[in-house]
Amino acid sequence: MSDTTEMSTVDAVDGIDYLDAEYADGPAASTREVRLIGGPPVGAATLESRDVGAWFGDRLVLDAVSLLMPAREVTALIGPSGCGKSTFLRILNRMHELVPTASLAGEVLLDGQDIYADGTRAQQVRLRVGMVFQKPNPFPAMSIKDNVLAGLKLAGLKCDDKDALVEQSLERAGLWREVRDRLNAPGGALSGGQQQRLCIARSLAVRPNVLLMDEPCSALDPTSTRRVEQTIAEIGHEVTVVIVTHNMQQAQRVSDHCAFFLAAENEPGRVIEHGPTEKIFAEPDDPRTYDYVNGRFG
Ligand SMILES: Nc1ncnc2c1ncn2[C@@H]1O[C@H](COP(=O)(O)OP(=O)(O)OP(=O)(O)O)[C@@H](O)[C@H]1O
Repeated sequence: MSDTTEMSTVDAVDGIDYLDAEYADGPAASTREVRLIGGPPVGAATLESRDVGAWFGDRLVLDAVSLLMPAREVTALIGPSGCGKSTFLRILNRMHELVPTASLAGEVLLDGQDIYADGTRAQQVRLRVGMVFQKPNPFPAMSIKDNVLAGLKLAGLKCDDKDALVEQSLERAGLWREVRDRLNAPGGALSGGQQQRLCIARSLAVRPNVLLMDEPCSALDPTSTRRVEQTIAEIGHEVTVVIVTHNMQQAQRVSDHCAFFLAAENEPGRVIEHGPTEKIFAEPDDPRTYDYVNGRFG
């Protein structure tokens, strides 16, 4: 998509195009490989934005964002409040279009294919590009096991061994050992940090290629934060992760690459600089990046 495009509110769950296909390619995530029937392709994918602009109504909030988010690596989006990080993240899995006044320009390529191409359904994209939110949002009355399987059910995917998928997803999210004896307990009975890892397990259960995380630790205590960061480091080798964080230490701990967003007064947000995390923090090219990562503003 190269021109500004008005977007309609997204359709409800609109089924799966590839219900009859079977995908068993890609690396095994653990010793017990589980085959999803009708699932999206397994394995990480490269995500790339080209010249992305975003509007709410006639207000341009993001301008010309071109960013490569490499497969099997963690990219952190950093920058002061209001510079468009969450908007950009939501563009990456077509959630931006859930806002009726929203529009955008540019392209978002998932392994080279434009996720906004004609005929590509938002639901299909969101299966491949999952999202974990700021506040853990498990279904509180639903069992831990059913929470993990919830995304699968919603998407109409089938799995030939649900117990194995639950174990594998919880294992990948770093929660299995803590909950394996109480899989039928309600998700709402877990601590905040455990709930967030349950949400990560739920996202991983549909085998996304990319996992987007919007300040996933901001509602958590320091211990839970470190545990979720450990989980991010572990899954970062299997899926592509893009994380929005205000916590500079966290960005340094979890990410391989960083993109610094900034919006000057009455201007849209732009990427000022991006590159390897080490460089962004140790010797950035732009003085504004230096000032931001050293806490001088924002
Ligand atoms: N639904 C919306 N309707 C209108 N304007 C919006 C909407 N969502 C965000 N905006 C505006 O878009 C701009 C970018 O917001 P966004 O939430 O993407 O920034 P951010 O960098 O993620 O901020 P924060 O770090 O505070 O979460 C802001 O000026 C915000 O007010």
